[in-house]
Amino acid sequence: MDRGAVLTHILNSKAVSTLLGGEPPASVMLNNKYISPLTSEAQETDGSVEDSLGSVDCAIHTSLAGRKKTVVLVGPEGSGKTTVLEKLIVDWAEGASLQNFSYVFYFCLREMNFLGGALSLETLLQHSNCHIPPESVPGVLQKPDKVLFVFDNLDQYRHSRDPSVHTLCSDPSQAASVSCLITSLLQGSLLRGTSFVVATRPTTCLEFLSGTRIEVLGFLNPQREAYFNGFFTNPTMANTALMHMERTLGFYDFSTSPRFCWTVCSMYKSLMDAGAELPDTLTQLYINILVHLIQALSLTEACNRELVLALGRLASRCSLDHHSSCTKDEMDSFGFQQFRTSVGVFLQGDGLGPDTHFFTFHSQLMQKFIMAVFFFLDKSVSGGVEKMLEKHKGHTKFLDLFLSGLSEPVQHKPLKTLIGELNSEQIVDFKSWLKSSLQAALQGYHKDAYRHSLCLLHQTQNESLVKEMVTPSTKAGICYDTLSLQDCVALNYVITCLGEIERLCLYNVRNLTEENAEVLAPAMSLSHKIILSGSIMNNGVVLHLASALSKGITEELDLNHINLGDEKFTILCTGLRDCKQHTIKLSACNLTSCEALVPVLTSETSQLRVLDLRFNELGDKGLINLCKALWSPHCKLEELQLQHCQLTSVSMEALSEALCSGHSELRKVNLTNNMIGDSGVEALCKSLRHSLCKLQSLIASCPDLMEALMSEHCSLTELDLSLNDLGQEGALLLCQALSRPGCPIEKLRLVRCALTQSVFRELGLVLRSGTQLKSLFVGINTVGDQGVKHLWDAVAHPNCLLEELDVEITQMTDACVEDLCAAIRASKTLKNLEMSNNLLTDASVPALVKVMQESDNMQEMNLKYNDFSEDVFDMLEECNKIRY
Ligand SMILES: Nc1ncnc2c1ncn2[C@@H]1O[C@H](COP(=O)(O)OP(=O)(O)OP(=O)(O)O)[C@@H](O)[C@H]1O
Repeated sequence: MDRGAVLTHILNSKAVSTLLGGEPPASVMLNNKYISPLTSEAQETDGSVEDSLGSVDCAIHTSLAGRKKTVVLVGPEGSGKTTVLEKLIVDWAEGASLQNFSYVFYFCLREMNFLGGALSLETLLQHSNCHIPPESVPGVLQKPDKVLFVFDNLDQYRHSRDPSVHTLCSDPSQAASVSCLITSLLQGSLLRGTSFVVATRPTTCLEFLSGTRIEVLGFLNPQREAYFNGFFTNPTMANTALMHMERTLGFYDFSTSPRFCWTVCSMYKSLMDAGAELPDTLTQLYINILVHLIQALSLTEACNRELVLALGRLASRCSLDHHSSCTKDEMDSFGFQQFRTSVGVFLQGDGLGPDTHFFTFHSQLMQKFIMAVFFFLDKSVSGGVEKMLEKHKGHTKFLDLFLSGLSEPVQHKPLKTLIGELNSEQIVDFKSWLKSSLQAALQGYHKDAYRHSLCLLHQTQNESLVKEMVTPSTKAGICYDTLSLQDCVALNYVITCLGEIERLCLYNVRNLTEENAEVLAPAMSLSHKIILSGSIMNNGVVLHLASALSKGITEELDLNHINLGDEKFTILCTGLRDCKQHTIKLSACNLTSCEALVPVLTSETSQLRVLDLRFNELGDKGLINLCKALWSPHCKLEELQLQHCQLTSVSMEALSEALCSGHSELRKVNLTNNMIGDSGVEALCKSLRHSLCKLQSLIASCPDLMEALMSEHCSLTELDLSLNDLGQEGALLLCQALSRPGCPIEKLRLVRCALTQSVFRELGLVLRSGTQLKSLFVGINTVGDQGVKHLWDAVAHPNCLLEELDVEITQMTDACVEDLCAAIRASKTLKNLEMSNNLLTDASVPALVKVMQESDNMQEMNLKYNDFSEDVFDMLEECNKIRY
């Protein structure tokens, strides 16, 4: 076996580079441009899975050294399969690897489609691998374990490999069809013990092939960087090109394809050499490519147009019949006769030279792009864009993106000068379709449609269209649970066009990468409110967020339920100084220290007014730190949510002192579910009595607070003591405090406080006494009609200012309805009554409907979950102020 002959055969290949087809593997290797593509995992097809991230080359070597004799390389078009295979053979021939094999045979199965008749394996080997001397073939075949067969392009092999349709052969000298020989080899009946490497696109069914499966991922960012550095001799150019590609195209899946990288590098180089602008979108890239290819053919404008039309017919046919190729006869019918010598730049042939039988596009993307151009070019296309997209359903990925880009005159201008005017009617038709589908998607709730519409807008690069379509009524901040880089680019583009946005909703994003955050940073800066709750963030993401916040207009930031921890929180705080946030929600963020917040709150320009720190294990140390900020004249904090923060009386002392310092602007503090105990309460009560304390709303589960209400300095307007067993004594004490002349409480919640009828009687007296109470919530206290009657009587009293009353689940029956109606009629202030979950029946309905209809004040009465039958639904329906 002559390894030298193999080397010469491969490395002296006459194949030439084309912009869309790529650089022949031999040239890649000879020019030292080979970079091993990546594989994400190696999987055993028999079910057991083995993870491995690394180079495809290593994965093949490892597999061939192991037990399995067959390796199946699966990767999309242009992912580098052929190049890997040829490199493998060259390395073997040079003695660098796979030395356990004495013979390696390469077959391009696409080229074997038309190898007709019957022939033996021996003849096949001589026919296809002419570097083997005929006399050595029998010797080769006697040592199957020393032989490696390399089968490329399995997806393009048109004959059956189903063992049941062939009579498998076992004798290398026996003549059979080529498909039978290939099947017999792969099935192990012929040359048992031989090894195989088979390459295919994922489109092929691998049913009859077992072995180690290696997914070819292609190039990720580091390989792309290496590739660009190898392609451009000038490092500055390489860097410019790479950065540009990563920002404008690197977010598409197909950017991992080495062939795509080759096309981009070649195109970019040509544009850079000519001093031209690099493309901003995928559509612009393909316009550049098409212009470049057509210009190189030097045809007339009419011929250019005819060629594109012929390509368009071919592209449509390939897409419609779910084939990627067309026969020579079909090609003629599409109008390719005069372009036989020119089509090579767009198409690849199945077979060689004049024997070519099938043609297929080098690149699926180019096929889609040509279809889009064809739509705007061909006057015979009828039925409009909707019909066309419907016709190609399932194969339209990227088609509408290209159509969007091409529909813009600024973008299609370079093409127009080469192939003539596009069909203006089709453009108008497309634009109207685009607007209506954008409108539907942007106002709808379908996340994928929403995202796609942003991508369509991105392709148009039309700022005024963005402003027209994305209005405040469209949900410009629709939520994302997963976020591709492509989504980020489109979203950022749209928000940048808008100049600013009310809400950017990014909650529960599981894959918020540093790269995504970097792309989205400008959009974040332009958002008044950013919701990131529940998303997963690493330090890098937080850094970009902090930087965006420090430069931007964000006033409200929702980071609830993000596992920030103190480290990331410290990074975030660097961006919060001197910025405009007035509300920051940090509930359940795994924070234990508030140290980093102090400089934020005390910064001269701090605007922070509302801080939600619920469900963080701050402990006393955390709150004591925070209290330091409250002493600062710059701290503008007005509301502090501190539920479930593991606070004890120790920090209450500090809080109380800060509240009385005269500097604190705090108006509202929620301390429920802490362990502040009696001494903590005492400390707080002290501050409530203090004349410098500005607190208006204190929510805590501590009945003793009522004592503080007796102080003439107390300025609390809101009090929530729900879910506390106040006891008769506590509740009566409270009523006493409420009746104090000048008591400022306007809103009182005593839901589920085990209140008794006597407490209701006292509350009735309080309401009649001329108190400020406007809202009273006393639901879930089972006092029955007799208890609630005290409230109805009070509501009817002219001193009572109550506007809102909640008596849900108090066991009211029909017996109370007369008093209730009288109260509504007499009250000049009552607007809302919450009476759900009581025992009212149909008998009460006529009176309730009547009183609600007649009342000018009443806005809503909730009667849900009472004992009504369907018979009264019509009657209830008559009054739209009643909910039932
Ligand atoms: N490892 C590599 N290093 C550098 N360039 C590569 C590499 N692999 C592929 N390329 C470039 O990408 C082009 C396409 O690669 P190749 O033909 O190997 O892909 P493929 O997966 O076999 O494609 P298809 O599925 O269309 O047959 C090559 O012509 C070359 O320009």
